[in-house]
Parts: sequence; structure tokens; C-alpha cells
Amino acid sequence: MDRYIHLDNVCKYYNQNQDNEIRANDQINFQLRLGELTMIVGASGAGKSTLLDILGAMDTVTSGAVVINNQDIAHYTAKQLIAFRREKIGFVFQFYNLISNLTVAENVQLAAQLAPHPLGVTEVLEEVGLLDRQNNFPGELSGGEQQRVAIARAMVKNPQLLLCDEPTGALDYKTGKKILKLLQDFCQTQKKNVVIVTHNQMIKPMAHHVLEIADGQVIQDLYNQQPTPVAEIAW
Ligand SMILES: Nc1ncnc2c1ncn2[C@@H]1O[C@H](COP(=O)(O)OP(=O)(O)OP(=O)(O)O)[C@@H](O)[C@H]1O
Repeated sequence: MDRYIHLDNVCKYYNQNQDNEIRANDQINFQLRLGELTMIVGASGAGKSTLLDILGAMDTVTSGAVVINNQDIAHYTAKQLIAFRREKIGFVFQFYNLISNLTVAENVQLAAQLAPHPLGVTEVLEEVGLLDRQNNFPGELSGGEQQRVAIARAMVKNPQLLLCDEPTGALDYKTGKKILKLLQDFCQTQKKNVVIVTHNQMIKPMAHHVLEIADGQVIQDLYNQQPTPVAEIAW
């Protein structure tokens, strides 16, 4: 598989050179292959969200290179970063972040309008099993349903890179499993890169590639030759 992303000596420090300096990411190096499902695993405070935000151009680095498709986004201007996020990245957050006064279809439509090559809203809502709820407002849906809307909203942009920060963190076991299956299916059927941040060590077998983070550093970088279908994983 082709190399799609590589990070070279990425550091993100807060309060640099002060007594209270925090090294959220400290000399991070790895590469991601095109079309892989990557899992970033680690304890609370390890630096996972920081790393995901850097990958999605939501945060800047203190030093190092973040090369995506041969472009170092660490040196992009603010304008280039906005375009990059809009065109190339889909985000899924732990607490959905839907717009409460727009319907399900409108939330997804809004994202589609901002993207250069969107998928169809109906098609994507069908994919996440929510076509029959398209005229409901987020507050009328369960947590799992809201997360499926959030995934539809990210997927409809047809992004090359789908970044998910603890996407099942607010969900029960069964619902969380459905969400992970959607993400694994999206990676496989659309041949897109999906990165999932989690503290749940048990779901590592579903990924092609697992990066373990501790104290801001990569402590393990492993590939699964045969990722396990989510349905076969129990935790
Ligand atoms: N804006 C900030 N200012 C100062 N410190 C920060 C800031 N953002 C994050 N940090 C610190 O950086 C470290 C890494 O945080 P990060 O959110 O990346 O960890 P995480 O692995 O995602 O944790 P969790 O699983 O609890 O979300 C933590 O010590 C955190 O307190």
C-alpha cells in the first residue's frame, strides 16, 4: 500500500520553556498507508486528541512536519488550512456536535454544500440507517442515532480522511459496536482512511494499524495482517 501520511518529529508543547511546560506530543513519528483504518490508543492525557487535531489541521504544531499527500500542512497558511479541512477531512466527535435547530437531513445537507465532491445526502442517510428519521431534530434522537447522523455528516463530504475522537465514548456497548461497524465499513467500501482515537484496548483487532501513545510519544506501532470484523470482537 502507498504511504499517504507521514509525521516527522512532531512536537506540540504548551507553556514552552516554562516550569509548567506540557509535552502533549513529543517527537512523534509514524506513517499511514492509503486506505487503512488506524487506531490511536492510549490512556487519558496521553496526547491522542492533540494528535488527531494536528492530523485534521484543527491544531498547529510546535515543530515537525505533517505530510499528507506530499503536502506539509504544518506550513500551510490559515486560508490553506480552512480549505484543507473543508475539502479533505471529516470529523466525528464524542458528543456529536450536531446543529440542534436543523433537522437530520439539513445537518447532513449543510456539510454536503461545503464540500467540493459530496456524496448524496439520501444515499448516506440510507447507509447509516436513518433515512426514515431525516425530518427529525437531533434532540428527538437517541445518542447512537445522533452519532450516526454525525457520521453521515462527515461521510457526505466524501473526505479522504475521516477522523473520529472517541466516537463511542458516550454510547452503550451495543450501540457503540454498530458505530464501529459503520466506520470499518466506510473504510473498506469507500477505500478511505479512517483514524479512531480510543482508550479501549479491546477494539484494536478491528484496525489495520494500531499506534499506542503514552506521555505524548508513540510507544508501539503495529499492523494487523487480518483485521477482525467488528461483529466478532467482544469487550
Ligand atoms: N490547550 C491546552 N493547554 C494546556 N495543556 C493542554 C491543552 N490541551 C491539551 N493539553 C494537555 O496535553 C496533554 C494531552 O492532552 P490530550 O487531550 O491530547 O490527551 P488525550 O490522550 O486525548 O486524553 P483523553 O483521553 O483524556 O481525552 C494533557 O496533559 C492535557 O492536559
